[in-house]
Amino acid sequence: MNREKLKTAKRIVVKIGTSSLILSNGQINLKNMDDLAFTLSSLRNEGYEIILVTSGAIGVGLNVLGLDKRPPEIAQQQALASIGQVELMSLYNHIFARYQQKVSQILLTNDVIEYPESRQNASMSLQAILSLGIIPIINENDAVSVDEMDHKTKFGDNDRLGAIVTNLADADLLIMLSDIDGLYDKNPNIFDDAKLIDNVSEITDTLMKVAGGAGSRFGTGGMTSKLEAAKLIFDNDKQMVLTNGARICEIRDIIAGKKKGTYFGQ
Ligand SMILES: Nc1ncnc2c1ncn2[C@@H]1O[C@H](COP(=O)(O)OP(=O)(O)O)[C@@H](O)[C@H]1O
Ligand SMILES: N[C@@H](CCC(=O)OP(=O)(O)O)C(=O)O
Repeated sequence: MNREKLKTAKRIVVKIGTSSLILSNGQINLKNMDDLAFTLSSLRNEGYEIILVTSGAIGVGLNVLGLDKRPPEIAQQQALASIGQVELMSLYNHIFARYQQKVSQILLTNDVIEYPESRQNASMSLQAILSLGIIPIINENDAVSVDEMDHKTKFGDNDRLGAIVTNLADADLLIMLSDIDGLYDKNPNIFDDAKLIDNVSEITDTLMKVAGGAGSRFGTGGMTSKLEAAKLIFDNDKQMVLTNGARICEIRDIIAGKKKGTYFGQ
């Protein structure tokens, strides 16, 4: 278990959660989006291959329509995601353009990943986009994905999607940006004396018990879904760092092997 392997990462997936994209007042977190575009574009210029997995379609949809909470009906949530995804990509397109970085969009559903032919096709498409020097921006196709018994096309959450994309792209590292500095030994929302965990080499049942739900009203999975994603990372011999989306420039320290956030690796 050491961070030395981080220094060799060349293909990097960065996952950003809704809590880092939407402020608590429902407005867009332009600072984080701009820091993200600057950091990822400059890394791209230096020769890293970067893939961005973004949440925020529903959060931005709420912002566009001036609503303050998710509607309970699935069709309404899907409509919001459909509206928000366009605005989210428009924002990314403009902000990345400031740094002369071109972006593309991929919207995935779980069935694409499960069927070998469509999985292979998605992987080749991703490879072609990367070889053009473009940063692909990936989200779930929320407007159409469903969670039916015999037709499960939802991923569940974007933490899982981040891990799936890391494997699909055979990337060297997943950097997960949230609204917290990393994994704590207790839910920091409840315990003031919670301590940041530096390294995790295995996802044990004891560890799963320290993970609680989402901290913001816009986030979905909370820490539990991040640890589930970490399991997928370990199953495929990949590595992951969970860190704070409010300090995106620290991505540079992370790939230099410095002690930032929580490292999941062996
Ligand atoms: N053990 C823990 N360590 C860190 N955060 C935790 C823990 N248990 C619960 N959380 C909560 O998980 C939140 C991050 O998940 P979430 O709100 O879904 O963010 P995102 O939108 O980035 O996916 C944190 O803000 C924190 O409140
Ligand atoms: N695909 C959804 C995000 C789902 C999700 O997992 O959100 P988050 O917990 O903020 O990463 C959206 O774009 O709104």
